Amino acid sequence: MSLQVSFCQTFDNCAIDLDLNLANRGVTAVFGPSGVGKSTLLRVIAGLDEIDGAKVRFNAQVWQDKGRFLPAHERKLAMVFQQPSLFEHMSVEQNIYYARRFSTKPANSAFPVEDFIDTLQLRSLLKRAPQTLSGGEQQRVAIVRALAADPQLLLMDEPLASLDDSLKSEFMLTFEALLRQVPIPVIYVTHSKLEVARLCSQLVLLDNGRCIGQGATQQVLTDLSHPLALEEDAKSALHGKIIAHDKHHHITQIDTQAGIIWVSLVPSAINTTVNLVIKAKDVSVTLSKQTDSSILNILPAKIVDFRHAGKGKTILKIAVGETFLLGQITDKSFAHLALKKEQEMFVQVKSVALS
Ligand SMILES: Nc1ncnc2c1ncn2[C@@H]1O[C@H](COP(=O)(O)OP(=O)(O)OP(=O)(O)O)[C@@H](O)[C@H]1O
Repeated sequence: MSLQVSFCQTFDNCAIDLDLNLANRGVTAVFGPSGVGKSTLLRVIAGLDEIDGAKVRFNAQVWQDKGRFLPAHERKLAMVFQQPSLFEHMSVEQNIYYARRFSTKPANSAFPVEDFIDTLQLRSLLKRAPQTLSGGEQQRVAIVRALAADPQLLLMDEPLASLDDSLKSEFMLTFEALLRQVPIPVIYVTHSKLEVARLCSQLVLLDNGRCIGQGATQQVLTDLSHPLALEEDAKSALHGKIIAHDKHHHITQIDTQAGIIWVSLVPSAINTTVNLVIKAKDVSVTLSKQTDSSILNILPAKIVDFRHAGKGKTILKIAVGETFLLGQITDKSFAHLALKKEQEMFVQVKSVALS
């Protein structure tokens, strides 16, 4: 049971040739540079583009194949775009419940729209007109409105792209909580590695109209055969649970697959699950465990693989606990420490982002 999509489309300036089998649960990122075919893929899935020969199947339903083409409104999916485009003549509440009228499920169905309203902190805004809301608030309404129609599949095309960076980081924790609540698969198009690492459990990498990598996010992000891992802003992701707050020192302790990690104070309760993002350039290595370092996160580890990425930089794939992290060090340090595959050492994680 999954979402299967295959199509070939040639435009003047590019050819897109995709054959994908996407997970039918969790959030799947579709990531790649501009013009690789991400939005075209969403449009084919949504039934907004009818491309000859395309095949789209969602679980047992055939949405497009051999002369059959189910129009968009019969596909039981919802889309969230970069721009919220709410109905201006309706209140926030009317916008949300307008979509609910098209739902085939009863008002008290398992799809928890009222919970989504609370999670995205919209309750106090329900009577407001959309044009009186900030961009971030409008986008939160657009997301709940999409979910209120009880879709079986949610497509999101760069939903955070129109928000400025401070709004985005403020929104990320609540958005992450919402995506955990959503009981349907989400396909999430983005240019942002941070959003991929924070929000998405699966990752499809597109380049030049083709799929060049697919799998669990952390596995793809730390695969040194993909260009992503060798880029200047390479990142890895860690899943964890908050186990303690040290409010005096303004830090939070998180139990992750890599071990216990300290991060700046997170405004969430103990036992909340969170995704951490670790930049490769914030991860360094040391052959012996430092006891006089200012770095709080020092964990036993082993080098699994490495690549010289150019400009004097080496990227290390490092096994830590039950997972992998990327580390970026200079070629000079790599030679000086005589690092090699299978070498046991310690990773030092200087800083961890939650947003
Ligand atoms: N209707 C069309 N006519 C001609 N070319 C098109 C059409 N639709 C898409 N393209 C081309 O197909 C390619 C893929 O477009 P698409 O919008 O899917 O890319 P994208 O990965 O979503 O890009 P971005 O991240 O910039 O939104 C682009 O080169 C685009 O110019």
